[in-house]
Amino acid sequence: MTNAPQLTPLVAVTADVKDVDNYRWHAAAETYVKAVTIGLAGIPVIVPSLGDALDIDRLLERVDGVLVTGSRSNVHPPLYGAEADAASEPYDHARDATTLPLIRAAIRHGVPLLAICRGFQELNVALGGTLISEVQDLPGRSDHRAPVSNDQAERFAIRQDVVITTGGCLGRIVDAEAFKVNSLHRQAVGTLAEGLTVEAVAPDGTIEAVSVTGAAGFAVGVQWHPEYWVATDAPSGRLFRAFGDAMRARIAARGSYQAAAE
Ligand SMILES: N[C@@H](CCC(=O)NCCCC(=O)O)C(=O)O
Repeated sequence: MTNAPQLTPLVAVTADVKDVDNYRWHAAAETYVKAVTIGLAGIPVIVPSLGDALDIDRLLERVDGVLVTGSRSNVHPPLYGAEADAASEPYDHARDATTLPLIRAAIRHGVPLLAICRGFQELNVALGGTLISEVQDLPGRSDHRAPVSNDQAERFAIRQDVVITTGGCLGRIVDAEAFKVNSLHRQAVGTLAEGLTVEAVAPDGTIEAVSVTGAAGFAVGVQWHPEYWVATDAPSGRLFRAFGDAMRARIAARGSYQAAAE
């Protein structure tokens, strides 16, 4: 996929904080940054989780979209009124302090937003919703965790059904009523935030995708991982292309580009 240079979206990609070799790193998994290049011909820019030291409003003036990534860490339960406990670890407080205000600001400014897995959960928490933990242990729920394997392709295998909400924005994007996705999560939406619309559910009722109700632009969250098979899985590719199209439309509408000389 190629596009005119002036319509190449700059995409803010959220970072996890990791302590390795006596250094603190702010990192994003390669699958997310590659999906920005492969899936929408954009330029990923990893945004460090610096919390209130990050001028989010100025950042959002300079980027064309926000991709909130997945992570093995969990949102700190007190952020949605629950008790922290060892079972909910690991946490990433610096990431929480960055992504929650970033999500709210992106929605406020109408910056296209795609939230994946933990990012989907952060979207719900950022707007006032809650999460449930160890969903596989709850009555009537299935196991949404990754298959036990050292092979990432096996862990991210596409295997779980989701049913799309009829007439929703996600259905228009993926042009399907039901399809299979991968699933690598222990937590799930508990109370859905006001201002979110359910776009897909799993057979056990777990909310699998949402959109921001009445959002000025593209604002979608999915519990699964479209980034992983973006090049080969049709719904994944369509979702990333729609994200890219929304960013390009916003660039054009903002007139923030000078047509390059032919
Ligand atoms: N930690 C949360 C969110 C899950 C998530 O984002 N998973 C992505 C990483 C998957 C992996 O490599 O294990 C939860 O568990 O619900």
